[in-house]
Amino acid sequence: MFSRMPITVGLGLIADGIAILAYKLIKEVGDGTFGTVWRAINKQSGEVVAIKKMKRKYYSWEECVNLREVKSLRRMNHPNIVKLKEVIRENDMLYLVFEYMECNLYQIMKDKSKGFSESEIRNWYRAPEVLLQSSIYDAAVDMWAMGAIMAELFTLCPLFPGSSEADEIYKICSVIGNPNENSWAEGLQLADVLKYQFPQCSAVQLEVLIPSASKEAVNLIKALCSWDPCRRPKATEALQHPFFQTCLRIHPSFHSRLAGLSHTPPVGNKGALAQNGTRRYSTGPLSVTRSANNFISAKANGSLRAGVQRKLEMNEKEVEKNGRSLGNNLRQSRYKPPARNNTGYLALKSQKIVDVPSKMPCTKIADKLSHMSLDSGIQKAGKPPPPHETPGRRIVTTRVEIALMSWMILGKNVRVVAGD
Ligand SMILES: Nc1ncnc2c1ncn2[C@@H]1O[C@H](COP(=O)(O)OP(=O)(O)OP(=O)(O)O)[C@@H](O)[C@H]1O
Repeated sequence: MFSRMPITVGLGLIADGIAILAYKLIKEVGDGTFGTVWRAINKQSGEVVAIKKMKRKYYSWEECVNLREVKSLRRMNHPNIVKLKEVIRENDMLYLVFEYMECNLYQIMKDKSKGFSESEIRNWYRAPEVLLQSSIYDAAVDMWAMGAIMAELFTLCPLFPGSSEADEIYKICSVIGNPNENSWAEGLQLADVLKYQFPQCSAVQLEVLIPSASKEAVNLIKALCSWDPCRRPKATEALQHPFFQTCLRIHPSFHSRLAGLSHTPPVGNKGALAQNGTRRYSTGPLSVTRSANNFISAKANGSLRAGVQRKLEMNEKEVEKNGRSLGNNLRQSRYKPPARNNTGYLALKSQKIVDVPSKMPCTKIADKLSHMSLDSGIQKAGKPPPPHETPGRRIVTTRVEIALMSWMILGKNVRVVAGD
């Protein structure tokens, strides 16, 4: 009736017994697509944990251990990735016991009255939404997201605050200009297939949109938010950007990992995927300093474009699930508020669009943007037609990869959240 699964990383616990009763549930702290999360206390040790009670029933252990969340987290053993401490199945209900994370980035942002400083931005980071309509994509989608998040951390306002998929593309075009043969030929082909027409917009000056950002920061955001995924820097390349050359603190062990990245994945199979399936070229030592402009032109160079994109295939269930969550998401705008305080917790989710906190001073940017957009000649004939809706295909790289990437970049706590 009760059983516990051995967690090879972390606690090696196998036991049958009244496992869940070993915990006292204190309070519900969150609700996800697949489970409800409770703050709980281990009655024996007094340790505070987070228990995720899965919403559906699990009739066998096999089902439980095959969950991607469980499989991935069992392999993870890193101080910056939340630990799955225990898995308990009781009366066909599944409970995942995690270390408890006190804080999330949303709360921190909400509590701040002005943007983060650059040094803070170098260190803090929230999982993004990436709205790409391609069936083949890779970790570059996360780099796009990183650019958007960077901008948002400066302004406390989404860079591309789309209220729907079509609106999102419209907003992107409004900021970085519509793509053309030169900037993203594949994108045009893709749009063609979808019978979608990009709105015709000129790029606005990011320096004006994000006045508090340094030249280097703006340059990096531009590079990250390139239409063409091949032109976006990879995580390791981003680390070489001048923006990160100031007060970049990297653990010595990370240097050696980084040096060996072209041969050795950061950790686990997913890490290998993230590195292998994508455009790969060797990363120099972190001390390499380039000018911000050289950085962008280097990425634009054709020699960096070689590579294959990994097709992330999703099974029917995933498509259905993601479609459902996307449907819900599209009814919202941005920022979903999970609420906790303190530092050190980072919920990285690639599939979530969340609500705009009303407190955020977005009007300024919106104003600027609307003026600039008008001057830049955005077509005013209403919203562009929505691109073909294939939500299941839009889900970006796996959360494990995101966590790995974030770990590489930030060395900060990352919660890997994988619902199925
Ligand atoms: N280890 C944890 N410590 C503290 N709070 C947590 C922890 N894990 C999850 N939570 C809280 O519970 C919420 C729900 O988490 P859960 O993993 O079930 O779903 P999610 O990943 O946020 O959403 P979805 O599954 O829909 O993508 C989180 O947003 C967070 O607020």
